[in-house]
Amino acid sequence: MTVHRVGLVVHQGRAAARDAALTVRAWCEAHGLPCTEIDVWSTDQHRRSGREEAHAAGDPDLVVTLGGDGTFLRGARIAVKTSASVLGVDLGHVGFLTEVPVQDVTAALDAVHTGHALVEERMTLTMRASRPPEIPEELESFLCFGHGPALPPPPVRPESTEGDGWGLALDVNALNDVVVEKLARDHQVSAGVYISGRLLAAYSADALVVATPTGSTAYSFAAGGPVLSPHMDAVVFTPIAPHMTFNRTVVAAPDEPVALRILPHSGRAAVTIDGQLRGVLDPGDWIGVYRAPQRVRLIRIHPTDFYGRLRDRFRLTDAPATASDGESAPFFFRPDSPVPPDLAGLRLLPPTAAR
Ligand SMILES: NC(=O)c1ccc[n+]([C@@H]2O[C@H](COP(=O)([O-])OP(=O)(O)OC[C@H]3O[C@@H](n4cnc5c(N)ncnc54)[C@H](O)[C@@H]3O)[C@@H](O)[C@H]2O)c1
Ligand SMILES: Nc1ncnc2c1ncn2[C@@H]1O[C@H](COP(=O)(O)OP(=O)(O)OP(=O)(O)O)[C@@H](O)[C@H]1O
Repeated sequence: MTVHRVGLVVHQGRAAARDAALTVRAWCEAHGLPCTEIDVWSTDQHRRSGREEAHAAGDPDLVVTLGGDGTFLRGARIAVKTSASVLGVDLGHVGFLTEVPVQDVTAALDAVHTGHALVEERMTLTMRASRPPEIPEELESFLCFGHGPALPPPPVRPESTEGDGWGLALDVNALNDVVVEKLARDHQVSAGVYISGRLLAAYSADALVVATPTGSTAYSFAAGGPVLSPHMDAVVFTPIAPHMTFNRTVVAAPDEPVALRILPHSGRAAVTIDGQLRGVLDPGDWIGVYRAPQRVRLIRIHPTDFYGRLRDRFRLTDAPATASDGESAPFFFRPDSPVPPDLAGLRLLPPTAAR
């Protein structure tokens, strides 16, 4: 890919991220590329939607994030609006989404610039809602815990028409998940959950998560949901602490939408998108969550070793019995010799792929 303008999203609370920003700026200067820092927390005006943020930064075609997964999600929210690619530099605690170690940042930028980087596309979710989402003013004060004011509710897409019963199409993309969670401590969310327009069940729960395969390792995973390969498309529905016997995840096909309709006796519910509060639902309101046409383009300098990363970042441990049986399982299980024709279409990592 050719880069014309770089956007920088920096975790300003972290010295190593601020230092890495100087490195990226110096690299851009050396290559004659404009580099705009995107202050996603800017409070001198209202916080901007992803599209506004991208335009204000001159529509960069590469967004570099310097921080953890939260910083990466903030960069992805902006990049997806203009089909820019995202290079996530790992300066966080878990760093599941950020694959480039900080010492490789210049090499990664070189790889992008010379067309040697790989671009991996990840599925995102978008939404429709029964009414334009709003965040009541009184909720703002709870959100200002160092981060600054909340993002605005997702705007309604201009082409969306009201009154046909299908709700309003929102201009929003979730890389991880759309979560409907209880707002009042003492009142669960009660919602009818519909997949492809059919009632799966009415749930009473702390929260209901609709996740992408990328998001399957985030909140959905913490609630016992399965790990999905980020290379696939699917819509993952996981309830959090449902007060009922059926508490399993349902993995729907990518063209099967999941709708959540808040029932009359439910408590109010917050809608969070990739961890950010973006609206509040009252009884009678509904949202539909479905695969978006837009994808997040992730820059990779090596083919993603998702399962190696899962083992590494989640500190997966081997069964104790296998450890006492002598030789432990090798990290790689593939021969060095050429791939036979019948295996040629399979995703097989090089023998010593980086994590
Ligand atoms: N109980 C939970 O685990 C829980 C609760 C609320 C939100 N979340 C997740 O947090 C996400 C927002 O992340 P954040 O960093 O802004 O908030 P955060 O700082 O609260 O992060 C939650 C944790 O999830 C990790 N994470 C984020 N996306 C991930 C992914 N795709 N795969 C694996 N781990 C991931 C982060 O590194 C962090 O350790 C939301 O999309 C939601 O999925 C998790
Ligand atoms: N730009 C910023 N300036 C100052 N503080 C920030 C900034 N971004 C995040 N923080 C603070 O850093 C803490 C962690 O934020 P966040 O979870 O978003 O980071 P992250 O990028 O996900 O990294 P980590 O993986 O370490 O959590 C929060 O307390 C947040 O208020």
